[in-house]
Amino acid sequence: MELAFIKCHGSGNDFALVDARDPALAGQDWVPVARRICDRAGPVGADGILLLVQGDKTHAFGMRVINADGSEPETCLNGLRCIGRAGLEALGLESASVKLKTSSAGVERQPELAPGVVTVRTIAGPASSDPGDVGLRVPAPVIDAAVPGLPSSRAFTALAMPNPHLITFVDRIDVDELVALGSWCEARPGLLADRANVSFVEMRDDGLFVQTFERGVGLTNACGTAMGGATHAAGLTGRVPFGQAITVHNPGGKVRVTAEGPDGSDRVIIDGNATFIYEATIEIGDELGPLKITRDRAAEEAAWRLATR
Ligand SMILES: N[C@@H](CCC[C@H](N)C(=O)O)C(=O)O
Repeated sequence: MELAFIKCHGSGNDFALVDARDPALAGQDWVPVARRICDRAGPVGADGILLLVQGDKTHAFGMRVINADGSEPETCLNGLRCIGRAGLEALGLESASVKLKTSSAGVERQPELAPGVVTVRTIAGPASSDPGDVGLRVPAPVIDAAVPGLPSSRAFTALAMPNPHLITFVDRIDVDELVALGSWCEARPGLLADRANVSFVEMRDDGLFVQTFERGVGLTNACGTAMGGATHAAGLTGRVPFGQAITVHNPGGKVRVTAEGPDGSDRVIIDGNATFIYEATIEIGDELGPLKITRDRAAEEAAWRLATR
């Protein structure tokens, strides 16, 4: 079968986006496709695949995301900017409510953050510290505290966005330490009902710098739910006031984030790029066929690179 897709990214968190409103494949049949497409040794390579799917009475469209390892998370906020752009463009809308696996989110077109950088706002949440929501088997919410049973003495904040996150503020990010802890979570320890995304966060003069080891993916350029979660955690711990828009840097670029806090139903609002790199088709059988680029969007990628220099 020939699959048409858009290679895209939000802050360097990259995806193959498929318009699956008229599904070519049934639900779980996407899993092996995602694994093959995401394989960095293959012709595409990505952190995940994004499926633009039909909405319902209250949602203009929906999003499914499948991680590189074939697991299907609750959401993906960098991916939602890309799906938001694709869905809004397809339907000729400026804003929409989007159906996610277990929740809803809003998407809105925004003025370009920099020349040529297509920009989308996502409005998502609520962020929850309830251990049951996070899938953390501890008796009480963990906010800036050590997690009993975790092989780290650092103080974490555990949040559901609604996907599970462990977030710690550090003086300086040690990538090896992040990878070791993220890998420990990937091994499905009893402490975690469904693994977790792990983020190390540095406070910066103009906001935060967040680096994430993603569940089902590994070390990423950026993770939108982690950047939203880190800003919410900064609010919960008094590091940044709730309701204030801040810049959140990541290895792949930056976004603007507002964690609304309890007065705004614990929503997080993120403005960032939704960059289309190219459009292509590929034959998907047991092996992937050659990649055929049908539309090059190099100018968008160049605009993004210029904006993040
Ligand atoms: N990159 C994402 C999160 C994708 C899902 C994550 N790997 C998980 O399994 O929870 C984002 O931008 O939020």
